[in-house]
Amino acid sequence: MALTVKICGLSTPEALDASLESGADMVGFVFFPPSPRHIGPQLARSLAARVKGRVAKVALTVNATNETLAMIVEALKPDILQLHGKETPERVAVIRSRFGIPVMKALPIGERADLSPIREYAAVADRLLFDARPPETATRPGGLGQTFDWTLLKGLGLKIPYMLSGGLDAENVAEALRVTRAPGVDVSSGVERSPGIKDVGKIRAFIRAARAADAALSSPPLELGAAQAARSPSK
Ligand SMILES: O=C(O)c1ccccc1N[C@@H]1O[C@H](COP(=O)(O)O)[C@@H](O)[C@H]1O
Repeated sequence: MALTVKICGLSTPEALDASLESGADMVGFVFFPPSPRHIGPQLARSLAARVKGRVAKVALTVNATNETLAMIVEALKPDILQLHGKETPERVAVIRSRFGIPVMKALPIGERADLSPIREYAAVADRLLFDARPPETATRPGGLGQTFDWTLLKGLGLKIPYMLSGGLDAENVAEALRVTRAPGVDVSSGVERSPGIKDVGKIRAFIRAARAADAALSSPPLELGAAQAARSPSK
């Protein structure tokens, strides 16, 4: 399966177009007023119109009420709802059934104990997203450009798709994929000049680096190719 690449926190036509042209699979929009990437319904509508169904639109929310979610769904018409707050498994199930839209639940990871809720959430969400656990003092639960110990995700054996996020950029995404073998990656801060200001060059470089790393990990090692050639020499 090809790697799923998501560019999150988009708020301008330029950054959105660069993500689409460079081959992102998902584009994310933040609906959380304390975030420097927050967008309102009017901007959401105009950005959504540019996507034209080419890739999946993801609406990122944090502990949103049904009323707020309804407003976002009406404006963005998202393909996926990313729940990045403290939504319980019960709340995830309610949102999924009420809005009829696939749900991606973000889980904060800082230590091995943080893996224990995975089972419960995997039973109610369509996809999981692992992000760095934010510090107690943080003003938002994500989008902080912080990495975590990727080795914690080794051998997860999850039955639903998941994404790795938290402090990824064009320089570290290959190593993150080598360690975790995650089927998807998500980035926000790592493709920005400053918080909330996307850099189209960094967006392109991130997608290029993620695709190259995925291709390298998916291709058979050179020795195997040589051994196969020796077993069946061309006539
Ligand atoms: O981007 C935000 O401002 C944000 C706010 C609230 C919750 C999550 C947020 N972003 C998501 O956090 C992860 C990691 O982002 P980063 O690459 O470390 O900046 C990612 O899923 C963002 O979409």
